[in-house]
Amino acid sequence: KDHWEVDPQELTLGEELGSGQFGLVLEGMWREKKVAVKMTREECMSDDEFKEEALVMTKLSHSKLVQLYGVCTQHSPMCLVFEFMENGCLSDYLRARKGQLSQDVMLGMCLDVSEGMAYLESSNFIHRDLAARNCLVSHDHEVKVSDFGMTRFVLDDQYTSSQCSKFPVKWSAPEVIRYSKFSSKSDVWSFGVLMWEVYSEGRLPYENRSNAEVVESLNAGLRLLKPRLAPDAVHLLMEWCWKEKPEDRPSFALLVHELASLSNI
Ligand SMILES: Cn1cc(-c2ccnc(-n3ncc4cc(C(C)(C)C)cc(F)c4c3=O)c2CO)cc(Nc2ccncn2)c1=O
Repeated sequence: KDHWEVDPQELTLGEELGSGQFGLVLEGMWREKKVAVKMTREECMSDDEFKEEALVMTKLSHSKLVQLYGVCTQHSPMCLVFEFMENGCLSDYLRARKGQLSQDVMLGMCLDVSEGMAYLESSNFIHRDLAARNCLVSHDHEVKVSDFGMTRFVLDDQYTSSQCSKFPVKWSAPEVIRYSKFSSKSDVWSFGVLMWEVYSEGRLPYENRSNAEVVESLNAGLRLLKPRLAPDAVHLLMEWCWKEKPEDRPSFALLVHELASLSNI
């Protein structure tokens, strides 16, 4: 048996944490650790390719990535056993704490995500859907990146093609919208929007504008405005992430350096 295989007998399942993109996510216990267990629904995810991909994901390990502990693939529905992040997704966390987050905490959240993303960048692993909703918060404001690379297993093409309603246009780089050209530099664009979300306390980017209107304004060179709480130096980093040409954007390694130097001021 592969050592990433979790024995279902060792799993205790509890309350529902939410019905994720692929199916049910339950709280649970595994080897005295609190875990989040994702039961994959057959019709939402292609099984086979997912198995070896899940094994790739078990090899990605970093303190700022939500850790996959193991998989149960010997029966259906397959389940993925993750480290448990008790404060749920970052977007809900920001909205619930409007007006209560200090400058240090907001900067620390951006730094946490940039560190996790710099690790994925160094592993040549593209997230494809980086946003505050796909980051999770553990105890005391620690933020980790979640569900990296999982978009490739979504069978719902409403989600995967940029012309459709569920595609995350507001977080997508121009080359992704136009040509589905994903790269770590398109993840950097999304990271710029995530920084905007953090300093906007979880507000929706381009609030009441449609995806089509957002595409038009981006093509006209318009960008999200500086959130009231964002220092100029952080807004400059956001705008750097939103350069039209991918090669003009910073790497995550450089963003970590810039954000770390801001947090030491
Ligand atoms: C690990 N983990 C996962 C979740 C959790 C629960 C429900 N749906 C999800 N989500 N959320 C988003 C999501 C997104 C995708 C894309 C392919 C990128 C679109 C693919 C997914 F598979 C998920 C998923 O499963 C998660 C995120 O994977 C919640 C936790 N914790 C808490 C704690 C308190 N309240 C709520 N959740 C937790 O610790």
